Amino acid sequence: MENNIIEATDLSFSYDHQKVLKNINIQIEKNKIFSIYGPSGSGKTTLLFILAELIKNYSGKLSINHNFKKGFLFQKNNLLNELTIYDNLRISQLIKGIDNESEIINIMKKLNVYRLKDRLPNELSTGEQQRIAFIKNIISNDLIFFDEPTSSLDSKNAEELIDILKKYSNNKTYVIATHDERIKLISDKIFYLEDGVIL
Ligand SMILES: Nc1ncnc2c1ncn2[C@@H]1O[C@H](COP(=O)(O)OP(=O)(O)OP(=O)(O)O)[C@@H](O)[C@H]1O
Repeated sequence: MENNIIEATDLSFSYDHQKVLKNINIQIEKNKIFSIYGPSGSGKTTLLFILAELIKNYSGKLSINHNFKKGFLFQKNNLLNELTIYDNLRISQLIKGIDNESEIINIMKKLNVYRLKDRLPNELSTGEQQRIAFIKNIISNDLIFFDEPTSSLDSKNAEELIDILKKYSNNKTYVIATHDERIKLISDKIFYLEDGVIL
């Protein structure tokens, strides 16, 4: 494994009788940005979920280095609605055994969301929620899976989020399922998926 966090060998997956991933062979190396790119229905989300170990009944081999703290940024933002923004961020660190309040405050200030710290998640715009969900991930993980992170954002918010992803990518590994052309530009490696096959 050495530099690889994830190695998929001959990975296939079917929903009922429909084969949606066909003999996938890929490696995810540490500290790089990977995107899984392809048209709607090509299997991007399914592959992402398998790599993230959220779907288990695949065939083939998946080797994973479990020394990395992993997080997920999905279209639904996973913030706890009963807690303030600040407490959401704080709890995500504490759950992972990290105690670094100044990091939370610094990154919130840098991303211009510190003023939102005492609000509840549903009092934020979609773009603001996405930024907070990103902060939540980046402060507590080193391997992060993203499912279409820009798809519910307008162009300005999407570009802002992509800038932020890039800016905070040092010492992080991202795996991003997307059909957003702009994410290709910040990726170190792009897996093109078409009809369940890596091209
Ligand atoms: N839970 C499910 N049960 C049955 N079939 C499914 C299920 N989820 C997805 N599929 C089918 O598997 C194929 C791949 O879906 P997947 O969501 O992985 O594609 P995608 O590339 O992420 O698409 P999109 O860009 O539209 O999100 C599609 O044909 C889809 O209809």
